[in-house]
Amino acid sequence: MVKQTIQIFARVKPTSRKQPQGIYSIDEDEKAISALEIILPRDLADGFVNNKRESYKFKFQKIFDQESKQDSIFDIIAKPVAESVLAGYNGTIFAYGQTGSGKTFTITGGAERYSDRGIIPRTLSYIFEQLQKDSRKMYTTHISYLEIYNECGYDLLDPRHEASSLEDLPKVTILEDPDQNIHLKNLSLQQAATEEEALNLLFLGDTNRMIAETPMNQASTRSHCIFTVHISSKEPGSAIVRRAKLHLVDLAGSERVAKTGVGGQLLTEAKYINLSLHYLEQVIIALAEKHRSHIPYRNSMMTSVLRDSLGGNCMTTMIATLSLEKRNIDESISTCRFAQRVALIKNEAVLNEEIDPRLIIGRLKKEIQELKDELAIVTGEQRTQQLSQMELDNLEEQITSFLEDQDPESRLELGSDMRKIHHCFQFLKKLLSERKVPEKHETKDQEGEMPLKEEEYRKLRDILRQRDNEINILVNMLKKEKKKVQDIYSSHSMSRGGTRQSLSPTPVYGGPEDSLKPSMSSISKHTHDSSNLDFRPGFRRRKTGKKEEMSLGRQEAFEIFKRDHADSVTIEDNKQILKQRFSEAKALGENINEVRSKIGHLKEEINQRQMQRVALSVTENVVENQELDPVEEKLRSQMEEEKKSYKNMFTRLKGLKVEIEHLQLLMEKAKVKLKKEFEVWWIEEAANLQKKSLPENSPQTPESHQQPSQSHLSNKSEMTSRKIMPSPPPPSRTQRHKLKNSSLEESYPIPKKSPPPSPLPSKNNDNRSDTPDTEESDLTLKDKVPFPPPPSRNLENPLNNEEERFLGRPSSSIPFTGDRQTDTDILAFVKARQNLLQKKGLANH
Ligand SMILES: Nc1ncnc2c1ncn2[C@@H]1O[C@H](COP(=O)(O)OP(=O)(O)OP(=O)(O)O)[C@@H](O)[C@H]1O
Repeated sequence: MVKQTIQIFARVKPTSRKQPQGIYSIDEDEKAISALEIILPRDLADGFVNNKRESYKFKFQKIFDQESKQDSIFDIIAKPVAESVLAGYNGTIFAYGQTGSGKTFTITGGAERYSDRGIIPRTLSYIFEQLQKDSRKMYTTHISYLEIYNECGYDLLDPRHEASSLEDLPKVTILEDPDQNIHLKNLSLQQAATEEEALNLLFLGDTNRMIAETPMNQASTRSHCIFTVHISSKEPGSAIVRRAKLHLVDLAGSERVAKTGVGGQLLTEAKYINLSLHYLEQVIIALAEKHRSHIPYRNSMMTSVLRDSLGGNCMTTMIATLSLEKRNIDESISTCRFAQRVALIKNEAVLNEEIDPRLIIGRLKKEIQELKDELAIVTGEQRTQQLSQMELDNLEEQITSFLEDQDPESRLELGSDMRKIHHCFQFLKKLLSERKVPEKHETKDQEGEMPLKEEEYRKLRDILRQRDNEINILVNMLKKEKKKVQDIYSSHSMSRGGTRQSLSPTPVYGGPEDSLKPSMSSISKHTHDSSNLDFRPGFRRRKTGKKEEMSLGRQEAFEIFKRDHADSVTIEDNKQILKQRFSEAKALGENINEVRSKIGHLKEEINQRQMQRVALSVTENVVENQELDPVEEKLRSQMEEEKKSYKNMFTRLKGLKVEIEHLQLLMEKAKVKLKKEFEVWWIEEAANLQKKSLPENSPQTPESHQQPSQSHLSNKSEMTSRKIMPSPPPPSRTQRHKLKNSSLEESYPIPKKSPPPSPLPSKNNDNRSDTPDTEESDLTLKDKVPFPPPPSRNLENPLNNEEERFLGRPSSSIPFTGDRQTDTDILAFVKARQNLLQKKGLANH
């Protein structure tokens, strides 16, 4: 048992603006414990002068300042916890802090750079690396990913991938057994045999979380997320299984309701969140009290799930994330106070060992049988029933393989069943008599050669039988492989829809550690277009979903949206890095092959050299020179060098593989986010457009939104509108709220260039003029929208003049494709842009 208090660490988020000096200081000198001093500025709170100039001091195991990188966070905080989980103890790391203070960044990581990987991906990497190294045990790893939002649990690893809102995800409920153990009903446990599979699950969960997020629920801010790695291990032959869980927890923002300034639905949420964090605090206070017997775990789902992690069987670590800007000082102080209380909690972690019931049952069954056999012999009890044909066949097979077994120690286990013993003797007698037959008829054959001796004859027959067996095994294997390939092929062709997963089993690099082969072959396939990321099974199905159907006009709008989105730079950067990594991996693969063949040649040369020496000693009848041959020595050291470089290159290749996969997943995530943001913007703009298209005197009831037949749009465009907006949502209040609330804005990066972009130069908008947009803003609307060339004059204009007038543009300014739906989409898009321009006061330019 390991008794330990919860370890507390603090991490200070880098600030974008330059901070006034002296808000906080870190003192590292106090006996391996760091102290954080927060100094309350004099002018805190809206001009109210704080004459006291108070300062608060908090102690932590370590404080990570603004410059700290993700790798040191992993090394110092997460690695020791991962190690104890590998040893069989439960572990928990949770991040606590106000919104935007860096909880998600610390736990999961940033979505831009590979080096920004957070604790979860790094821990997975570390765990699988350790599991691979340890061949003494058999390990099984499972992953679960739970989101708790408004006291309801949701399974983020829902394999159906069809969630478009949280409610679509399976609801997870808590069950408690009589021993007060918590069970989570409906939370799927997905097996992950490799790091890659585990990372795919993490990204699947994150994507589900992002997709299910609605404007009303900014998931990362308002929900708690618990990513759990379940590891079980067993030594071969042993019945003892060790099970350990590692919870990596990203809690909801801890700010107080009053500060968030929210109302309505958001207030309800905030209450829930605050309530669950309040219950967390209650649990922590109760645990810190020495003689308290009742700990109120059951008050909230989060405390129930984390019951073991808080004052129970677990090694727990807390990371207090701090955004030490002036306006956040009070929240930072309350986060630190919370951490100080947490630090008082003592946990008692024990090895979670249990005996595998299946193994025990097997063992007991065998023992029972042996005892029964012994009893039968002792009591003289005889079985009278005849052995069945199947039993006889089995017995004969057993005898044959016993006779064929070359091992002198092998035994024929017949138990105490006399019927079997009798049959065994009979069978042996039969075999013996059959074998004697040729001996009796031993004569010279036609060529006059001596017939084969019985011994030789037996040997040849054995060899023949062995060969027969081998052939049968090979034929079976071949059949199985063929079937597998067919199955894979048919499942791939069924689920294809643009999938480009490599089915070819052709090895790319070969070599001793060929676990990389299939993945690297898929890497080389993707080298041609690294932006197409459809190869991940988790994401593939989503790609084929109905959401992907975009009309041409909408597609065009999306292209522009994408181009002007703030994230496009990151996507483009990552694409370039990915390309570089691909070519590096390719080049490394080629080098590895070269080095391998060099090693092969050197080995051959050494062998030849040795053979020559032996031959020389035989022909010249001299005793073989025991001294080392200098040439051979040189060859050997060359070979060692090559092996070293082979190993280095291979390690690098493995690292590259992980990096490439991570980058691909990051890009996939960015793409999903982009699409989602586009959808929100598109629906909003289309709804605005439709609203405007209604006659001014018609009442704007919600129903009228859904009856576009009253609008000025043609029938076809009504259908388009319906398709785009099955039920127009209310205008995104949250987005506006987010823009107002800068801390929220930080936590969920809103495209810096608000899409769609303003194509015109702005005199009023000084902020925009110094952004990189200036160059683009000189373009006209027509220049900027990459519309197809205008149709010939004979082509019928899809809209009538009234519609033209309604949309307020000269009929010749927009070229049309001739396709009614596409043109409607184009018009909708142009109109939306105009709306935006109007909003910004740029419409007349
Ligand atoms: N240590 C850091 N280095 C660089 N960027 C950071 C760091 N910590 C946070 N950020 C950035 O700050 C922003 C907010 O961080 P993050 O989303 O992790 O906050 P959070 O505490 O999880 O917020 P929420 O409660 O909304 O989930 C993100 O853009 C993130 O990339």
